[in-house]
Amino acid sequence: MTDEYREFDAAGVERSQVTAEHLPSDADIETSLRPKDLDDFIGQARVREQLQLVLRGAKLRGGTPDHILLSGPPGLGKTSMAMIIAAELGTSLRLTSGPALERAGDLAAMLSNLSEGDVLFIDEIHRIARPAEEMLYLAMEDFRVDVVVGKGPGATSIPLEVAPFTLVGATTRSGALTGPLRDRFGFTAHMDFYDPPELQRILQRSARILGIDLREDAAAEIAGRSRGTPRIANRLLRRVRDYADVRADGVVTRDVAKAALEVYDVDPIGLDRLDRAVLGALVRSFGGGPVGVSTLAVAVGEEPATVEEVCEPFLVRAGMIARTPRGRVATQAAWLQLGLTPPPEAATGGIEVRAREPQLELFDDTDPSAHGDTHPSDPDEPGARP
Ligand SMILES: Nc1ncnc2c1ncn2[C@@H]1O[C@H](COP(=O)(O)OP(=O)(O)OP(=O)(O)O)[C@@H](O)[C@H]1O
Ligand SMILES: [Mg+2]
Repeated sequence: MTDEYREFDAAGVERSQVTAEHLPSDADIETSLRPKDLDDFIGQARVREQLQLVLRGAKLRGGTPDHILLSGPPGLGKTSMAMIIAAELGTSLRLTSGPALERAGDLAAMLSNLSEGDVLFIDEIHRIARPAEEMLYLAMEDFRVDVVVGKGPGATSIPLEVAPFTLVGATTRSGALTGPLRDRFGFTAHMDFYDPPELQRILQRSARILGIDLREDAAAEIAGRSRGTPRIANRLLRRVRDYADVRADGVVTRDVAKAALEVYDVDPIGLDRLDRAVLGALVRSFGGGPVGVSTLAVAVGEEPATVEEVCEPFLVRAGMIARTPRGRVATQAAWLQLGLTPPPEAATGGIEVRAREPQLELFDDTDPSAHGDTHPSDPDEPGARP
C-alpha cells in the first residue's frame, strides 16, 4: 500500500478501506469519476426518472424547478447528483454545507449572490443552525430574506430580494430535518444502496477512466464486497490496482482482486472493522439486544452519529440488525456471521420484533430447509430447545 492513500483516525488507528465516509484521499479521484449527466449516472433508476421529470417539466415551463432534497447513506452519489442537476439545467452550482452556515448572515450573503435559476447546494443540510434555517424557510418560499440590522429595541429588519433559485439539499439523516424545512422541498429523492450488477458497471466505468485493465469477473468480485456503495467500490478498485501493479502484472483478474481484498481485510460481504465491532458488541456484550444506539456506540468507541448513519443502514439492509422501538436487535444472520449459534428468540431479520413473548414458534412455523440453515440445537447453548 502506498502511503499517500493511508488514512488514520484521531487515535492513530488506520481507517478501514471499506467505510463509506468521505476521506481526504478521495477528493481528486472522486472528481474525475463523478458521472457528468443523468445518462452517465448508473443505477437509482427510479430517482433518475423522477428527477428527469422534475427538471424537464421546469425547463418546458421556463421556470426554476422545485427545491430538491437528496437523502441517503454516505457515498451513494448525492453530491454527484446535485452537480448533475445544475448541469442538466445549464445553470451554475453554488456549494455550501449545513455546518458552514452557523450564522444567518453567512446564508444571507450566499443567497443575495445568487443569479436567477442558480442551484444552491447545501450538503449536510440537517446540520444547519437554527437562525439560518429560519431564514432559509422564507428564501425557499418567497425568495426573500429579512436581514436584521442592529440589536435590541433599535434593531430593524431589512427585506432583501433573492433571485429565484433551486435549493438542492443533501442529507444522510432526513429524519433529523425539522418538519417545516422538509415540507418546503417539492421533491425528495431517496437514494438507496446499489445492487452488485450496478456496482459492477460503475467499476467498469471507473476502470475505463483510470486506465485499469479490470476483468469482468474481477469487477463482479469487487462489486460484491462494496456494501452497495459506489464510493467504496471505487476505493477498493484503487487498492486492488495497487496490488495488481506491485504483485502481479497490472491486470486485475478475479484471483488478483480476491488476494488484494484479503490483504485489506475486506470480508466477503464487505463488512468493515466498525461493522464487525458493532455486531460483536451487540451479540457478545448485549446478548443480541435490544440496546440503544448510543450505548452501542460507546461500546465500540465511536460517535453515535457514525454508528447510526454510516454503519447501521448497511447492517439493516443486510438483514443483520433490526431496529425496534426498544433498541437495536441482532438477527439470526448476525449471530451466524460471527460464527455463533443464534438463540431461539433471535429475529429472522426484516420483521418487527415483539416484546418479551415466548418466540419458540418463530422457528417451528418456518421450514428450516427453506433457507438452508438448520439451527442446530446445542444443549450447551443457553436457550436451546429441548
Ligand atoms: N451512480 C453512480 N455512477 C457512477 N459513480 C458514482 C455513482 N454514484 C456515486 N458515484 C461515485 O461515488 C463517489 C461518491 O459519490 P458522492 O460524493 O456523490 O456521494 P455522496 O452521497 O455525496 O456522499 P456523502 O454523503 O459522503 O457526501 C463519486 O465520486 C462517484 O465517483
Ligand atoms: Mg456528498
